[in-house]
Amino acid sequence: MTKAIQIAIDGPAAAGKSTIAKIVAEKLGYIYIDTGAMYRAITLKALNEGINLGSNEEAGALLVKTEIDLIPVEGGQKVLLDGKDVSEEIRSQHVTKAVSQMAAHELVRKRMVELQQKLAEDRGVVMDGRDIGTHVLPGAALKVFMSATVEERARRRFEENKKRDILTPLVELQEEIAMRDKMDSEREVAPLKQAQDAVFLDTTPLTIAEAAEAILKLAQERLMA
Ligand SMILES: Nc1ncnc2c1ncn2[C@@H]1O[C@H](COP(=O)(O)OP(=O)(O)O)[C@@H](O)[C@H]1O
Ligand SMILES: Nc1ccn([C@@H]2O[C@H](COP(=O)(O)OP(=O)(O)O)[C@@H](O)[C@H]2O)c(=O)n1
Repeated sequence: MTKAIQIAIDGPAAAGKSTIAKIVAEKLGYIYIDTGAMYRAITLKALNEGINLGSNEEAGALLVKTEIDLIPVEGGQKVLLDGKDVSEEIRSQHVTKAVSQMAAHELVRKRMVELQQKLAEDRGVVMDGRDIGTHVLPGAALKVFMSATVEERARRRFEENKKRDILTPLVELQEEIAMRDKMDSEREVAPLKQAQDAVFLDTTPLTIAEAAEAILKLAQERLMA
């Protein structure tokens, strides 16, 4: 395979985007970029510094003095915030509950999109998020909008949390996921929505292997085109 393409995977919380994106990137020898991790990292810093999460200006000013790096490692990526590994910390409920408010700011999104586009320049890439097909990589050769029922997504996140000793009740997780989807879909700047030319994939009845296979098949078709 000589040609390399850009693959954009968007969808609501806990649909399986990052799990599948990692597998697809590994199979194709592409880099994987988890854009949600970048929004989580700046949210962690905002919480630590006590800035007003509702202020676009304060959020923008914070970003200017912040360095976020995504380092590819085996099986995924490491997230560095001002040089410190925060890969685990950014998954806490504390950050999860605040991230959609921070990600709604125009100044935050502008800077993140610039960084993401730079990371994807001239290479085979699988990038997952909420606005990748619509704003970050509008020319991506393959766009997938991945979803699953909110019940199934909450169940999956519950199982994942258990392995990390996070014991948030299922019903609370489902509420948090539904609230975040609503905020992400209703914000003014680059809301979560399916790009016109994206393929819709409902992963509710699929295993991880089946969902990855479906996307790899679409990628092969684009690579042959
Ligand atoms: N098709 C699937 N079937 C079962 N579990 C899945 C499937 N896809 C993902 N998962 C699990 O669901 C959880 C959430 O997936 P994740 O990739 O983090 O979602 P997202 O990146 O969309 O938030 C993970 O624990 C993952 O292993
Ligand atoms: N491209 C992106 C990626 C994430 N985000 C924001 O970041 C949050 C966390 O994204 P994530 O992908 O880590 O979330 P999970 O689906 O893994 O829970 C989302 O709920 C959005 O508010 C965004 O606005 N745009």
